[in-house]
Amino acid sequence: MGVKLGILGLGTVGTGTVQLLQDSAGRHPLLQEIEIYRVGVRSLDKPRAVELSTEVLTTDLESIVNDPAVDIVVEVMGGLEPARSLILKALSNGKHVVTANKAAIARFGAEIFTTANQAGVYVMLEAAVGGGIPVIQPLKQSLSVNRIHTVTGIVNGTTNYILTRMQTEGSNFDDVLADAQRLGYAEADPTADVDGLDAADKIAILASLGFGGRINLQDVYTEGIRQVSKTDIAYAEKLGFVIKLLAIAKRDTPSSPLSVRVHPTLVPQAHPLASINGVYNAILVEGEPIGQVMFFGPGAGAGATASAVTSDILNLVAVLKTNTAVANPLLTCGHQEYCQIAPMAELITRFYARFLTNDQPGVIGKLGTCFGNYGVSLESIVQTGFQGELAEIVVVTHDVREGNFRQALAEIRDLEAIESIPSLLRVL
Ligand SMILES: NC(=O)C1=CN([C@@H]2O[C@H](COP(=O)(O)OP(=O)(O)OC[C@H]3O[C@@H](n4cnc5c(N)ncnc54)[C@H](OP(=O)(O)O)[C@@H]3O)[C@@H](O)[C@H]2O)C=CC1
Ligand SMILES: N[C@@H](CC=O)C(=O)O
Ligand code: NA
Repeated sequence: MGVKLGILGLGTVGTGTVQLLQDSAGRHPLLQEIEIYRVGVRSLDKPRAVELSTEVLTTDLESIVNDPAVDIVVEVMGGLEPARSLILKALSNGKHVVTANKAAIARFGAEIFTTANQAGVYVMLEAAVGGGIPVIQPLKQSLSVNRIHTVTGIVNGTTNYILTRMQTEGSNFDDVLADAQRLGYAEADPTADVDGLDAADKIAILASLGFGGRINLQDVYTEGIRQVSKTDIAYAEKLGFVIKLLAIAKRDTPSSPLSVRVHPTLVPQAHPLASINGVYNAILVEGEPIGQVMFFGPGAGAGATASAVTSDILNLVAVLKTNTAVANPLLTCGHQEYCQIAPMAELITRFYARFLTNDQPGVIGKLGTCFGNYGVSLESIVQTGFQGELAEIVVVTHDVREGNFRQALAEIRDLEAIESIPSLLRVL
């Protein structure tokens, strides 16, 4: 007897998944065991890129998760509600769930995994981070014996696509965002991409897997790419960097708190993450004894994401076929404790800052004095040119405690010669 899927959503990812399932020749033979039994959508009148019989399509998503015939629910509708309630209902009804919904997992992971464990079913989420890149399963299984100390990722395809085109073509933010939406990379509300929220959801999930505890999403420091200007991209390039939206989870020692953050970052051009362009994502995992391992691939888009969703489905088909009664601890999530997260003021990092100043003698000296007062040592300080009447000064610091740097900036803002500080970015 075939394994029956109830798919919630037939947008970019749902359509890619149905296409993959309907084109099984030459792929894994287990695909032939799968039946697309029901597909839930919002509108029955929308034209669809896939052919499905009228009995399969429905707008009644509750009926899918309550249908005793459905073995696996594939949630690719996105959003928080009704996705959360439908996932919980499916799990309570004893169905395994595959989801691509990082927003729901990052917020409701605790109740979702608790419900799954109680019901003795699995929640699979490979597509939720890094699109098609296998990273969830490797962290859960292949790397699980390592002591992870750092996870650094480019985990949002839309913003990497935007930053790459701004850098290589000097394109306008709004035009490139519209292209990312047209290509199916962006979230239904692209604010989630642009403001770093999607990357925050993803690093919360990766940190939880890598560091073995729950992450409170409110503790994840989040900055998006709206303030990244063409001017900074050009200065960064001159200084030997590219600007990337990085998601970072790091623990200095096994007993110290975690730092979990998302922000645009100047990445040295020789760093492996500097050459990850367009919709591609990469996740660099560092631990002991593995050293460094990097996962790279397409981070968004129909085909790539469908690959991850369908591989999760296939794993569950294998579970159902072998009738494994005991929950596999390498597939379940049993975290109970929350990780302790370090405040940003304690972060040790380098900074890049751009100042617009009145063209007076001694401004550079005054900046240097203020930084010196708080123990901020400078790697470089250059007057790069003029913007109208105002002189432009770019500073790169050595490693500094973020709290000290902010105190120095507060003093600098009060200097009469300082007109504004248009950019402030961290440096990897
Ligand atoms: N796009 C991508 O590259 C990636 C997306 N994801 C995640 O995958 C999920 C889906 O994304 P994507 O495919 O891009 O989203 P889309 O907006 O393209 O598709 C959403 C689908 O869900 C249906 N839907 C949404 N809300 C409801 C509702 N309340 N009732 C019934 N049907 C509903 C829509 O129906 P209708 O068609 O009738 O409007 C549509 O078919 C999201 O969680 C996203 O974060 C993860 C990795 C990559
Ligand atoms: N909007 C997301 C889609 C994949 O998760 C992105 O751009 O990365
Ligand atoms: Na993935």
